[in-house]
Amino acid sequence: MEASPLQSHREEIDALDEQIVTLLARRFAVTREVGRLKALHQLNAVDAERERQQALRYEALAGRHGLNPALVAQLFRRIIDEVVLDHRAIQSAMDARPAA
Ligand SMILES: C=C(O[C@@H]1C=C(C(=O)O)C=C[C@H]1O)C(=O)O
Repeated sequence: MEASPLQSHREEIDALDEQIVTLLARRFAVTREVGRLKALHQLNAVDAERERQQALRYEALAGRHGLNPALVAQLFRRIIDEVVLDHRAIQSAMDARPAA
């Protein structure tokens, strides 16, 4: 049977999706480390100033790569919200541990 004309593109899309997920997992591994440090030093889970700087950077990156800035902003908003939840969970887990 003749291969679909879409086949090779779809294989490339699948490979790119895997890279995106791999990078996302690496990002969460780093932010989890930040979460542990924040809990240790009793810092707030949210850093609004850092997020403001990142939002400007995401907009510039979207423009540079010809992407819709609203889409890029939304994707990162969702990711950062999840990171903040993760940081709060790490903080609660540390607070619940009996003092050594
Ligand atoms: C990872 C951090 O914690 C939060 C999550 C951020 C992120 O996922 O990039 C950015 C700012 C913080 O609100 C941080 O402060 O660097």
